[in-house]
Amino acid sequence: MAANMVIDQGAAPDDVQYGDGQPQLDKFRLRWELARLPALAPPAGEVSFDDKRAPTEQGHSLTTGTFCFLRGRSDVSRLKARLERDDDFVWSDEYATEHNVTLARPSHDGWGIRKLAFVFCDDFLHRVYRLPLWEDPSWRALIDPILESCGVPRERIIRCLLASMPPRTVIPPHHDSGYWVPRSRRLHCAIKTNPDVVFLAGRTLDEMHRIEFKEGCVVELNNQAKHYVANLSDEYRTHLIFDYVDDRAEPYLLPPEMPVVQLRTGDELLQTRRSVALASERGSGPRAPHILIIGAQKAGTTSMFEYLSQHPLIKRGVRRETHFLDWRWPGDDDADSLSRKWHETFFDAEAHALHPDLRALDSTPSYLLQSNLAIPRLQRMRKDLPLIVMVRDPALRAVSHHAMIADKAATPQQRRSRGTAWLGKSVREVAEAELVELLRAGVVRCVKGEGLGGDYEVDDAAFRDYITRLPLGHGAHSLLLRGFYAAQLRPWREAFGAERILVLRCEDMVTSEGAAAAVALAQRHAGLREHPLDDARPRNARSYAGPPDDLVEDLRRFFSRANADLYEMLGWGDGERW
Ligand SMILES: Nc1ncnc2c1ncn2[C@@H]1O[C@H](COP(=O)(O)OS(=O)(=O)O)[C@@H](OP(=O)(O)O)[C@H]1O
Repeated sequence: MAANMVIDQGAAPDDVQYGDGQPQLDKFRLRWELARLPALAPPAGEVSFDDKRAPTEQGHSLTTGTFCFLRGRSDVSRLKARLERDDDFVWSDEYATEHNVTLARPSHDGWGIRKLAFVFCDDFLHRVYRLPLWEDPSWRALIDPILESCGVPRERIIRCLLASMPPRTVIPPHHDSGYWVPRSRRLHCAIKTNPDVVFLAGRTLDEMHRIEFKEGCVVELNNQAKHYVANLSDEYRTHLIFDYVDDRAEPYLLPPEMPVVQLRTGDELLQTRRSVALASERGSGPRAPHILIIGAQKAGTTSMFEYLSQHPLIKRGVRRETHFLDWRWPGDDDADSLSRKWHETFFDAEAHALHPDLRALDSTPSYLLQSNLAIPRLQRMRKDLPLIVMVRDPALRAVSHHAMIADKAATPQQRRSRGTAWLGKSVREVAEAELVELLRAGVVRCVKGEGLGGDYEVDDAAFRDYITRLPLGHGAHSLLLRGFYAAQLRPWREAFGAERILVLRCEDMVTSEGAAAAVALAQRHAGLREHPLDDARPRNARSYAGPPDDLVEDLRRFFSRANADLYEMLGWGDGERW
């Protein structure tokens, strides 16, 4: 029988007394009638990993409509007796402080759930924390038989805790989420329960069924399925809940490579939606930013910034473009003070101190071009930042650049930072005037033809000299120059190494699959574990009249040698060329 009535969001009746910490759950009414639902005994077997690749509610095909399987049986009477001794002392903060590690889990703690933790990990499996009680012989004697009954090796465990749910409380319907979920298996063993505990699981909220959990039975739950628990009784309900990595997890997550951290008594762990932080490591993380998008202007940098920001470990700063390395450079100071200023002025220094796993992004597209300023300044502070460069057909980049500067809807502040030099001038007029200047400065040399449609090559030394004379503080310059990607990339590759710079094409992000693939590459480059892209809408897109065909053709001819230089530099094949 489906049990969708638990999702009734009516107001809580006055006469129901909720357990401690439950007022925020008023909308999930305790439904006493649920205790009369028949409970299905889980069949023997195990969850198919294919059924765990995404939340089941997303409607991917499933091998089975069963979400819980019996994996083993164990005599838990001694563990149950141990938990009932000592007048609940094992659940107290004092016990955790004296014998173990305190673990703060704001949402679970808010629901009043008591816990005794043995192993814990962050959602991205950066670290598996083994707590002191995990090796404690008296606890091992009680826990190990449960693990053995279902054949789960201790060294594969990534989370293991006893969780005790107060009388008359509800864990609202949810599915687990995060990098760890499709890579691990979730098992429950009821240690102390009673017929008035209701556990529901199903593909969607409307299709949940009641599952039987008998004391001592080890049940695997597909935690990508919706599940819900209500303890309608007057007693605590206690389960041993553990997760372990399946064979199919990446090798770096499996023993012997599994990133295990052995904790000592007195340590403190704090879980957030994003990460698990160790109190003793507060303030130990590298300063922000941790990832730098350096250009090119009008090549999808805003989208890449927004896409990357959807990763749970990315913490937004005060602004997307800090311009710290050019417009806002605070002047000569020692490297440590400079990097502290960047970190403290533009990023959430408090959050980074508390959670060293968090990462921050700076996306300032002017850096790629004005490398004469940005490179030496960055080198003084940080040599290890992952750099991301977006590129786009330079002919269309130029048109987009012009459309932004000419945009009549700009605010006065935008007008100031964009510059006004091109107002009233067409793309061709601006480009032709710049071409004259580039020829005069020797930055380009005409090989054949004339005007924009001619054949030109870029002189690297003249380019490096020319950029030192560019205006600072606004973007209404270098319509053509910003399309010489190889010349711009060369100094960055020399300064930081080619492997530190990821170059991605804006055109590849037109489809949501393409955007997801580009973001996965960027996440990996930035040292982040992959996280799916939820919202792939293009950002910072502008509608403007399409450029005349002959202009685009001329610009494409103008850029053809500069582009060939880029293809050779990056080893790009036919599919990647403009
Ligand atoms: N996903 C995706 N696919 C294809 N094109 C995309 C995508 N995201 C952004 N864009 C286009 O990139 C242009 C904006 O680039 P930037 O955000 O780098 O501009 S800025 O320098 O920060 O002003 C802007 O180009 P124009 O619309 O031609 O101006 C965006 O439309």
